[in-house]
Amino acid sequence: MFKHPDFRNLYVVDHPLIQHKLSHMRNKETSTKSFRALLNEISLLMGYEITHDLPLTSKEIETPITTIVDAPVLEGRKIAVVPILRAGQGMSDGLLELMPSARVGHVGLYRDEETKKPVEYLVKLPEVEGRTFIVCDPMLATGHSAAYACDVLNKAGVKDEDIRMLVLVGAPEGMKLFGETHPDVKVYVASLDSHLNEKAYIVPGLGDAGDRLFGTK
Ligand SMILES: O=P(O)(O)OC[C@H]1O[C@H](OP(=O)(O)OP(=O)(O)O)[C@H](O)[C@@H]1O
Ligand SMILES: O=c1cc[nH]c(=O)[nH]1
Ligand SMILES: [Mg+2]
Repeated sequence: MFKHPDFRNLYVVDHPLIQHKLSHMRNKETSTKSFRALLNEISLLMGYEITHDLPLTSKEIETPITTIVDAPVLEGRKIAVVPILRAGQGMSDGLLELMPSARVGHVGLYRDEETKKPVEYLVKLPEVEGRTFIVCDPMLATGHSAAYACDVLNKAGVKDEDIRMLVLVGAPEGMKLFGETHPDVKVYVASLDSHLNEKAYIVPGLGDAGDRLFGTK
């Protein structure tokens, strides 16, 4: 993983396994079944990387041999995973395999085809006090959906410092906007792609992540 030189708080998770799987996801011949499995696998791998600095607490445990008074454990209840529906759910499943005790919030948004702005249809969050929030969405294109989801968390009382954004493919245009609106949210991407096309799709990208994940087009 490396810090991107052009954007404050952008990290590129460039592990070869992730890059290999992402290339398969980009391929338009990849089936819905494989696309879903690959997104799940990448989310596990990225999840491992982006949680490297989560705080540990300790508890006493008995091994078959002796007692460890301060065995390190994660406070799973202190973590909330928040998929931006629909496509974000393809990433949250993998994250929850890693952190089964994490709480789950949902932010449902779709991008209006004309305005390219997100339209909200669902917000349901766990108690925010003392939690680290991992917001996930495979695509950060114009950045409006990611920024909107973080606005929702801010309004619920979550500070930007307590949010991290897990993204598969980002665009520079969206990263610029997101960095201006939520400069203290760390964003982790598998790839920062070239640019947006006239329909605000990421180039080269992988198409519509939600449709490819759920087989809706
Ligand atoms: O950065 P932006 O320009 O806001 O675009 C990115 C958003 O668009 C896609 O969702 P979409 O609106 O297609 O909804 P879906 O997940 O239901 O397919 C994607 O999953 C992001 O949420
Ligand atoms: O390239 C893009 C842009 C927005 N949403 C997607 O699913 N893909
Ligand atoms: Mg979509």
